[in-house]
Amino acid sequence: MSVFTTVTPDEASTWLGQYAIGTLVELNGISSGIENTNYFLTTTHGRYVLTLFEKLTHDELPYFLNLMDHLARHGVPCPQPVATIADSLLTSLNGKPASIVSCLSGKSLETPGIAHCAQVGETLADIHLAGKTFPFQRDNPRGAAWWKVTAQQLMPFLDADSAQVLLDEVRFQALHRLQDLPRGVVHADLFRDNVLFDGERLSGVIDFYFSCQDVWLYDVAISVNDWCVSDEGGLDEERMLALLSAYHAVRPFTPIERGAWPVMLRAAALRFWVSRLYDLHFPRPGELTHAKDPVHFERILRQRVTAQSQLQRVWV
Ligand SMILES: Nc1ncnc2c1ncn2[C@@H]1O[C@H](COP(=O)(O)OP(=O)(O)OP(=O)(O)O)[C@@H](O)[C@H]1O
Ligand SMILES: N[C@@H](CCO)C(=O)O
Repeated sequence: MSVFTTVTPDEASTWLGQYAIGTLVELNGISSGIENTNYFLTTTHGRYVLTLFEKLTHDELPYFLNLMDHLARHGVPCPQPVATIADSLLTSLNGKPASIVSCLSGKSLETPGIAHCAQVGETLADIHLAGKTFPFQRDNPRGAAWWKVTAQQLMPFLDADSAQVLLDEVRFQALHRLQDLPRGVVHADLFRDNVLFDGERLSGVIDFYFSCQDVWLYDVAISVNDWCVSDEGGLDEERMLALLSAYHAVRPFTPIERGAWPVMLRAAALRFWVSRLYDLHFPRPGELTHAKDPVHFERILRQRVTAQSQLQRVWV
């Protein structure tokens, strides 16, 4: 269960005094999620989500909370942070930075269909466009510099073949960073578990805590690698076309983005292979969590590398 920091009903009741959202009715730990402690918080005014941030600091958090506030104001279905009476989106609880956001309806899907993928593509493009007027900046902490350093730390844990694939990909990406691709705010973790559906309708995007400024196409590739993956790590063409077409209808891809697509799919696979390996081999002390399988993304990366070299053989 992913409650790293326990909050008792008494502690929550006292803490709630700084908000104007009524008094505590119920507090329930949320078992999914691997980064933060989350509780469903019901008060006399309604239902909310209380998050205690386990790694992110008071200095880092205003970016994410302000971003959710900005996107929600622009009509993106995402949690709306709740301000305290003193007008702060961020407080502290049991020694951790903490926030309250609105609770969205719906639940995440494990096996999305074409119509779900289309809504994800459309919403991702909406996030990118609405993010254009977001005034704050944050570099990607899990970008090229991070995966280069982390790959070295992981070497002792990998067999020779996987180690070679990892080093080759880090090198490949260093040679192919396409700096002139359109960029702006990205979600950077728009996986199936971070999108809620109420019936067939996309009801919310959650977990903006990897958001930053990066290449928009990279964000699309992160989503496609999860939403459109087939059992063997390949891509389901129908779901991918649905996601890409719906995105393109809102924010048309540029010619340079079309050329960069295979490289971005590889970059997106590399990023999550490395983070899953890191979380597996360097767990936080006392962590009791759902470790995610790194091999899944190793398989995806190998598949994307092969697919790109097959494409190149067709083109030459
Ligand atoms: N605003 C919200 N409305 C409804 N449910 C939410 C909301 N925020 C979080 N949840 C629920 O809590 C679960 C865990 O949240 P989240 O994915 O943000 O966890 P995390 O540990 O912060 O992130 P990660 O996905 O990186 O593990 C979600 O799967 C969802 O069920
Ligand atoms: N979405 C990530 C975990 C949280 O960032 C993964 O599946 O590895």
